[in-house]
Amino acid sequence: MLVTLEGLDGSGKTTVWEALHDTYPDATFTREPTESWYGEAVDRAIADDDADPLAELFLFIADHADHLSRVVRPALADGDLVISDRYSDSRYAYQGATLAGEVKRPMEYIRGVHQPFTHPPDVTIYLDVDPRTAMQRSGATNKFEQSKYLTEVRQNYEQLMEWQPERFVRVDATQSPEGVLDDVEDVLERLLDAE
Ligand SMILES: Nc1ncnc2c1ncn2[C@@H]1O[C@H](COP(=O)(O)OP(=O)(O)O)[C@@H](O)[C@H]1O
Ligand SMILES: Cc1cn([C@H]2C[C@H](O)[C@@H](COP(=O)(O)OP(=O)(O)O)O2)c(=O)[nH]c1=O
Repeated sequence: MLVTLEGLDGSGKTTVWEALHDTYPDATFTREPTESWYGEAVDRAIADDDADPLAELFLFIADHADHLSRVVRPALADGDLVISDRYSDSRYAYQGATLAGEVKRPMEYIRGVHQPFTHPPDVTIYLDVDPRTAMQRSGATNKFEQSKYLTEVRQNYEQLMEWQPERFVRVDATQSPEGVLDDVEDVLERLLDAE
């Protein structure tokens, strides 16, 4: 089963993802951007305020393609529980915002590029936090962590949840870290029991 964690920068994804290592020691833990050379190229784009948004999208997608073939598909083929800190929805929400005005219907466009080759998550846990809190927590260290931009990203996540309500579980990420982790663990326990 493929479970992804999504949300704004500072929503607490990495904190939860790290804590889940203890709960599910046999799971495959992974993340996007990855640590491959494709991921390093992505990191360069993130650090470049003048990166072309379309070129940046395709770097993220290249990293995703490599991630799928090298990590996600083999782990799923072995029957593993795979838990990814960010995945394709980050592209739909974030690049959906950077490409507004560059291409028509950017979220539909980006989903269309993924559709022929991606492996969609079975469940996506959305850590819901307002952009202000997200920015306070993340320290607004990169170009994506700006209030107006994160507001658009959040709207895009809301749109994705409207399109596919069955895939998403929303968790209130303004709670304490312990409260957030309890909710996420409850979700995972129910899912794995139902398998
Ligand atoms: N529920 C929470 N309440 C308050 N602070 C949190 C919470 N979860 C995480 N943090 C803190 O916020 C910062 C960003 O958390 P992190 O897990 O890295 O978020 P993300 O991976 O979503 O960017 C870290 O300093 C972390 O300790
Ligand atoms: C995976 C991914 C990340 N991003 C952005 C979100 C983050 O601002 C940045 C780096 O991701 P990440 O390292 O997960 O940041 P954080 O832990 O702060 O959430 O890249 C995209 O814009 N598109 C994507 O597809």
